Amino acid sequence: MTKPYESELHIALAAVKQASLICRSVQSAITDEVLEKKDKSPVTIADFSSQAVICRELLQAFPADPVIGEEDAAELKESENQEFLEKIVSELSVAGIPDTTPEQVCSWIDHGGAKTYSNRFWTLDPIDGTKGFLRKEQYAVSLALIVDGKIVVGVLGCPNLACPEDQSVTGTIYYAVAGQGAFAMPLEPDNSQVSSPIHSTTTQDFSESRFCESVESGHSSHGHSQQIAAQLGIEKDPRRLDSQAKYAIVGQGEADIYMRLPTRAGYREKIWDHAAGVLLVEEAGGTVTDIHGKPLEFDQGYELANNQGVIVTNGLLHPKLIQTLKELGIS
Ligand SMILES: Nc1ncnc2c1ncn2[C@@H]1O[C@H](COP(=O)(O)OS(=O)(=O)O)[C@@H](OP(=O)(O)O)[C@H]1O
Ligand SMILES: [Mg+2]
Ligand SMILES: [Mg+2]
Ligand SMILES: [Mg+2]
Repeated sequence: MTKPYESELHIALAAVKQASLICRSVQSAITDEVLEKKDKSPVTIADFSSQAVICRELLQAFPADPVIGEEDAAELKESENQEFLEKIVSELSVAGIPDTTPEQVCSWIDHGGAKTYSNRFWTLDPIDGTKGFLRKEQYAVSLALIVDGKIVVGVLGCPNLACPEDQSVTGTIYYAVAGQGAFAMPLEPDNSQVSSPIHSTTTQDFSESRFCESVESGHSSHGHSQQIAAQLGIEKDPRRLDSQAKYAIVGQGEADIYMRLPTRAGYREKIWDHAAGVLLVEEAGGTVTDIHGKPLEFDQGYELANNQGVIVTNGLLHPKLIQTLKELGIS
């Protein structure tokens, strides 16, 4: 008997793996190939290549499923970016997808351009933590399937994160299916037999806990997290790392808490920045809410329109942390 979402998981793992390997090869050779988006954030040939290969796989396997992805090909179609687009075509060719045209690549990328909610869709962040990617630090390829507003499959490729079972191996793929647990396996070699379950910690005492947060203080208020840490008696230094790798770190018990505290009231988190990570932590035994303690609502379109910030813990530390945010006037 097949397990629920077995074929979706299989395709998602293959797609995220292929994209992660492309990102890894681009990162090792990276020069100055960066475009600036309208919101001034960076995007690289690796972001676009990753979105193209994952959408290509999803289109082949599940043609009826919309994909709400971060990127679109609008800027790539501008004549001044023709050379940039050619580089994406040649990355795909190196990765074993030869004889594609620039038009074909743009149409794969734009397959990830859905922005509205439907009862079954994928959400994709082809590189989460692009700034970390450019610093040659942590980043993640993130893909999740959402059905009736619930995250049912989550896959996170973390090419620069050590494997929990064997720290000498760099590059890990994490995955979770609702109700089936959370797992980690080496990005290479290709062998899902070697996957092992991951679990969040059982820490109950804040003085023994460690939290992680964004590197960029523009994405999460470091001032507020310091204030909370002081109030709760958290003594260990925070671990700062980019991307949803933070969810992986909590899921595998290397940190007890991940705080993402709004830097401005109006910002709404994007679903692709969280979906895969949320399922991973929940299936590893942890808890995820917004700063008010409300569950994240993945049925509101491409943003978490009804939520502010994100709080991730091993579960045991959650109620006190939410209460402290309120007492300090942060939530
Ligand atoms: N103001 C604000 N608040 C919260 N989040 C924001 C904000 N601006 C951008 N973003 C999103 O942050 C994503 C990267 O988050 P990280 O936690 O990886 O940040 S950091 O790089 O570690 O500092 C980043 O994802 P990528 O663009 O995929 O890298 C953005 O979607
Ligand atoms: Mg992101
Ligand atoms: Mg991104
Ligand atoms: Mg981005």
